[in-house]
Amino acid sequence: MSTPAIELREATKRFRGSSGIMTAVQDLTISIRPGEFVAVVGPTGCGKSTTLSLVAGLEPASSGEVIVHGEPVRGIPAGIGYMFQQDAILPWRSVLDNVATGPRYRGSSKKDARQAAAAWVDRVGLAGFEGFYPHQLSGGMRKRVALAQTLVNDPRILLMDEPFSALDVQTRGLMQDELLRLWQGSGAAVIFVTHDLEEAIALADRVVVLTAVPATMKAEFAIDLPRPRDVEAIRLTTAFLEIYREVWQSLRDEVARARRGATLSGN
Ligand SMILES: Nc1ncnc2c1ncn2[C@@H]1O[C@H](COP(=O)(O)OP(=O)(O)OP(=O)(O)O)[C@@H](O)[C@H]1O
Repeated sequence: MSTPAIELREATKRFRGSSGIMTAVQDLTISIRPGEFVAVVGPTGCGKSTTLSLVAGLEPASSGEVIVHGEPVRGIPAGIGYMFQQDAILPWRSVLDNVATGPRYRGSSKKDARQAAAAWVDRVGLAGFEGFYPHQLSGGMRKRVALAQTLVNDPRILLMDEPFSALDVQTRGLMQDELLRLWQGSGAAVIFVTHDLEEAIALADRVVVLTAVPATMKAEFAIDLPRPRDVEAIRLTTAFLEIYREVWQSLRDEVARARRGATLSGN
């Protein structure tokens, strides 16, 4: 068996806040294979982003282990790409230069960086827009730039935190298809955090349901839908609806629990 791309072993994360210590993630154990696409769902504020921060080395675990490619995480591991809800594209740089930033930072010559960037700009469907600036782009086009910016670094692991949630439904569907097309065959392991259960099922090989805070594993579901997938079409299939019903049953209780918690704490 190959080394997992990502492993959390009873990982726990506590934060010190104004009202004492709170546990965001508790004894979370999960293992993700290279090339596997895992979607993580859970109620609002349950600790999904914190889980990504542990894997990304942005936050150290309070206890337990976080292992990436067989090595305990200390600082940001090599070969990780991120995409967040808010993209990190620089307003003063053109599309091409935004995408070339990563390779430049990693030591490529200007010429090589721009060449790699041009190939990715083309691959995400933005050929002809290389010289445009972010304010001249639509929300969907900005997401395409952010995707190119992430993928140009050839990440072995992709951490995605609600990357498409700010987009309108139609554009979101297009971006989901685009992501699958670009990820397919890349060998990258993906953790995709979302509030949208349909999105999770349409994209992933496995859906992990987290409990209300503190996040721990509630259940996991293998998504045996065929690939390549057309996310719009797959949502209408009977197999999809059956999986949806099953996963929603598990998630629903946690959403209700989180709501009760929020009401009790006055949030
Ligand atoms: N740096 C921090 N310091 C203190 N508390 C934090 C910190 N980061 C997160 N938390 C707390 O940990 C809990 C989990 O937060 P987290 O952002 O991981 O949840 P989430 O599931 O990603 O939320 P959402 O669904 O709203 O995006 C929250 O109660 C949050 O306030």
